[in-house]
Amino acid sequence: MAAAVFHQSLGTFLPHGQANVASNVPKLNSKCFKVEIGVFRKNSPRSRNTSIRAIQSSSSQTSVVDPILSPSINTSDDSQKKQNEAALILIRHGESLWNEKNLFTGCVDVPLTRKGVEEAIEAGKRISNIPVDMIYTSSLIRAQMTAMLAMTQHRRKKVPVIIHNETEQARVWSQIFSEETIKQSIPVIASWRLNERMYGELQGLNKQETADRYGKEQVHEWRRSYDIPPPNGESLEMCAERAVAYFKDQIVPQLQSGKNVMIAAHGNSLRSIIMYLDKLTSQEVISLELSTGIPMLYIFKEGNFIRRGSPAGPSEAGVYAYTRRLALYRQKLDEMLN
Ligand SMILES: O=C(O)[C@@H](CO)OP(=O)(O)O
Repeated sequence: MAAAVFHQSLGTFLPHGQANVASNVPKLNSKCFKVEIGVFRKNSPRSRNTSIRAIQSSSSQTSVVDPILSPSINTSDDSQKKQNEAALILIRHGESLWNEKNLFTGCVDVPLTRKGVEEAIEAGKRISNIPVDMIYTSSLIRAQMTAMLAMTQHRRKKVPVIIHNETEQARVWSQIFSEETIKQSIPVIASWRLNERMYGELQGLNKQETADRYGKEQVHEWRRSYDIPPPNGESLEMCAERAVAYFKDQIVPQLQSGKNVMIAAHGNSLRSIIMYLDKLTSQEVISLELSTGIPMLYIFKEGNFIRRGSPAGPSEAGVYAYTRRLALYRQKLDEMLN
């Protein structure tokens, strides 16, 4: 019986036994206005010319990209090169039990509150017409819960499947034996590199009490400055060193190959990624605030990231006017499901 295991770098399932063969994946980075999730600088076309190499494709791979519905799929190699375009959804997890208690959380692994669960479901409705071929989350349960709950609302009804590549045994024991089931699955890859910034000795402390004790300015500096770490913790800069590196090395190649990606992560790991995508300065990022459970859409096209804000609802007309492919995707969902 044919079995397939997930090849992380290629972002696809490979027949068992070939999962280790294809490892040559290339590696690869005003004005302010307020949107629902924060303050952003306007896109600057000048700054978006990241040079990008195309991902090598393996003839033996079984693509997980929906062959019928994904707008990123093209039949000819030529048109693939010209039109490579993919959706990138970023979402901060819904409210956690420690957000509710106003505690510094960092890398402490706490679940969502009931309100956080509802936020994740609501976020899922807002992106339910946007294609998702791969999901990246942190290793923390609040981000994973958010991704999973959001996907329960997606109209395509593919099932998110957490990929276990931590050992050979984990990989073999989690293999899928049905091509059809693979096509109906979305791989979910968890990495600690997308975790919240490590808050050091502040983890578990109440934010208000900490401000009362050390002063508002000091606490604001620890929380929002770019390069000043909290005691024995990570600064945003240190967090960016791992989160943005992971984004460039692991996620950009998937976007280049036309896969639509959702990242469910954290206030600060996402701030560092948005700083990179929107070319924010270390001053501008200070005022970037992300709300819990609000999805934000970027279009990756010809090596550039075009920020499209947050879809207000599943049928917000504007979202589907962004690109012909998103409109087509939605139209095909309508035809298939109505
Ligand atoms: O406590 C944390 O881990 C983060 C996110 O909730 O807090 P802050 O907003 O202060 O960076």
